Amino acid sequence: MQKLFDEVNSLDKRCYEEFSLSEDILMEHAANGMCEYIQDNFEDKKSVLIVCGSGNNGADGIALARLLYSKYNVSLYLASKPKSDMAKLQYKRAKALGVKETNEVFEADIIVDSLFGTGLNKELKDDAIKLIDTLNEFESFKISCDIPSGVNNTGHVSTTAFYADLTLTMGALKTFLYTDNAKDYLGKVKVINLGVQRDVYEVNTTKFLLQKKDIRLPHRKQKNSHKGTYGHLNVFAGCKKGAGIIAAKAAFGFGTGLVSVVCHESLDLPYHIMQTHFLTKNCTAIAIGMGLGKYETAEVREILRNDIPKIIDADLFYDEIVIESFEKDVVLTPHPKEFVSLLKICNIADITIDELQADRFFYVEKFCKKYPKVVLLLKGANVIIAQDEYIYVNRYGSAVLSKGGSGDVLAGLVASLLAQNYTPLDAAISASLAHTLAAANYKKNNYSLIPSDLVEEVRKL
Ligand SMILES: NC(=O)C1=CN([C@@H]2O[C@H](COP(=O)(O)OP(=O)(O)OC[C@H]3O[C@@H](n4cnc5c(N)ncnc54)[C@H](O)[C@@H]3O)[C@@H](O)[C@H]2O)[C@@H](O)CC1
Ligand SMILES: Nc1ncnc2c1ncn2[C@@H]1O[C@H](COP(=O)(O)OP(=O)(O)O)[C@@H](O)[C@H]1O
Ligand SMILES: [K+]
Repeated sequence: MQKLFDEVNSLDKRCYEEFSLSEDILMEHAANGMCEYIQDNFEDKKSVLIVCGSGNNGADGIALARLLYSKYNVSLYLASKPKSDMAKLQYKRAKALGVKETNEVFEADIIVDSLFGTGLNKELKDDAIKLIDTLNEFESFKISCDIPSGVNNTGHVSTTAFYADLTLTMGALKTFLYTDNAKDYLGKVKVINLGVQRDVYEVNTTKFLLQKKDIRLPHRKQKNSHKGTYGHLNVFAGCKKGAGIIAAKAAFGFGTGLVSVVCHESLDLPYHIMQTHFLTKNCTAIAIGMGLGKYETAEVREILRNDIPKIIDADLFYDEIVIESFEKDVVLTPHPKEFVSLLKICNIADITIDELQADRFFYVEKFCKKYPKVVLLLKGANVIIAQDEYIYVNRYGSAVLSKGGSGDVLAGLVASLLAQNYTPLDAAISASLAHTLAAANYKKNNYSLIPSDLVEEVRKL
């Protein structure tokens, strides 16, 4: 996993105070990192348009213009006059060299967006919106310096933002780069070291970006085993039975030894999935909520109160009975609409889905502060998995998953690992990675995936 930081100003400050580095040295490394990327990936003499704002993000861009000068065909576009001390200094240096300035933006081979970085502190004005929209129309290779201009330090996107092919971010990864709203603008992300190696620049954190290698698949080490060794999952099926059946199939394909669907009506199940009317005696995990609809309250209450590890999904997020499970081993997997309902039920916030999406990390933290034992998996374009003060982000999902049934597969995967004795946090992390990496392995196209394809891909991981 890679570390995430809500802000990096304090990390810059630590470089000045503890390592006696200066702002100038840090900025030189920022610009040099961008210069190296361009030199490694683009031939000499390519045209580079660097679009700069008045602060230190702009200063990074002006320093880059100096470093690229003579090897590349560099043009500097100053959207506003250099205002910060560093921007003025970098401008003086670039001018002394004779770096070319342009009054109009154009479709260069490469465009570098150095308009706004972490200092964006209000909504964009019309001229900035017009400029960013114009740049977005160009077919150039687009690089954002630090963060795409228009994305602010909570990950909120202003009226518009720069669509980068690549974001070269300074020093360390920022949490807010991984909100759902910022996802379309980032492109690839690379970190540029600022005068010290990244692990020196970074300090301790409780927030992490998951990597592919963080997945722990349920490989079987024990030779002397039987089906009971790998758990018995009970999936509750309610009025929309399909949801439970999809989850059951996903769980079986992900290694659970025995899977039963609990339903009072008779079901048409594949032969390897069993049906039961009540919780089985040897049950090692429960999945409940998906397609549950109206269910006997007393029965649900009894299930939520038992000590068997559980994954809770969907319909139960609209019923305050769900709170009964919060002191137990439990994974909650709401999508944004369900999480908004959960926040209301729990008296944490009464907000709209848009308000949640504009500040996903904030509300996840609020929830986990109140219920530190719960593992929360908030679905979305970037999935947030959290417990207590720890936060893990899975960025591997894509629009291929925007389909009914995708969440039921995820619930089945989490349940499968819970049944196989993973801790709730480990189950949520590995199941979420399996879900998104399997989706990424589906190569036909990005629209035709159905739940059984996803389960098939999970089985091939
Ligand atoms: N030690 C440092 O301070 C370092 C800073 N670095 C760069 O500095 C950036 C931060 O620089 P700053 O704090 O100067 O901030 P920015 O350059 O990101 O933006 C601040 C400037 O934009 C203006 N502004 C903010 N919101 C606006 C809006 N909506 N419309 C119009 N103007 C607006 C402000 O008045 C200010 O002039 C980082 O993102 C990074 O690129 C890097 O060079 C690394 C080292
Ligand atoms: N654009 C996207 N990018 C990444 N993941 C996505 C995207 N759209 C949907 N997903 C994922 O697909 C799943 C959808 O779950 P959900 O909405 O509960 O579906 P259902 O209840 O129909 O099964 C979640 O895991 C979500 O994170
Ligand atoms: K920028």
